[in-house]
Amino acid sequence: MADKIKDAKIIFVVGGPGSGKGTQCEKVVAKYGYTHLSSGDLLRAEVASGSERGKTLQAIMQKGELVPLDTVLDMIKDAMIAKADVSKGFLIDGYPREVKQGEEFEKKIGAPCLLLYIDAKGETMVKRLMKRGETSGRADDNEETIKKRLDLYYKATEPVITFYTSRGIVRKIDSELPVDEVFGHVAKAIDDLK
Ligand SMILES: Nc1ncnc2c1ncn2[C@H]1C[C@H](O)[C@@H](COP(=O)(O)OP(=O)(O)OP(=O)(O)O)O1
Ligand SMILES: Nc1ncnc2c1ncn2[C@H]1C[C@H](O)[C@@H](COP(=O)(O)O)O1
Ligand SMILES: [Mg+2]
Repeated sequence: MADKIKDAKIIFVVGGPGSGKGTQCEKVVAKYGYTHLSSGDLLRAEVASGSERGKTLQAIMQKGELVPLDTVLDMIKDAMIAKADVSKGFLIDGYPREVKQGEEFEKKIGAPCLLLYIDAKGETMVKRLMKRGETSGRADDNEETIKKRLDLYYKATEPVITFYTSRGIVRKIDSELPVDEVFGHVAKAIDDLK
């Protein structure tokens, strides 16, 4: 595994629910051709498959809680292996959600060269998610679950930013700006890697 992805860049994309991670990842894919792997999307695909495991996952996600580390890490690892021969970069969106996830990822897969910290105010994230919920079909885009996801983000995921800041790989991106302006800063952070 380590061998197969040795030339690929690994970028963690971390930020609160609705901060704009997925939106920015799509634009990175369009400009740089990197592989976008969203842990939430992988989990939702498992739910959509109708499997027994998917049913268990859905119950957890509907409550705004985190699914077990091994489940999500195995999914990401399998998806990375599937793309290892062709991918020049991986955007790992929505992972790590807690410091332990980052540590386990590094043990089993490799080290990130950059963490894009997509930062928006709590009230902005709630507004965006409520709006997205009008059309997304996501079971967790409702007022009650959004509050739980936000609380969990501040409690469990913000320490991830502190952890990687000490490593010097965090770029904080102001996601209060219009999408294209946010992307300008994201692109600068990626270009600075070269
Ligand atoms: N800079 C922006 N300005 C205005 N709206 C934005 C901006 N970025 C994203 N949005 C919109 C698009 C979506 O409807 C919504 C949430 O964005 P999205 O990229 O899906 O967030 P996310 O991937 O961080 O959320 P989640 O963690 O729930 O998956 O906000
Ligand atoms: N990295 C993750 N660890 C545990 N649980 C996760 C992870 N990524 C997504 N999930 C679960 C819990 C989240 O509330 C939902 C939706 O994720 P999102 O990144 O908002 O699409 O999935
Ligand atoms: Mg997303």
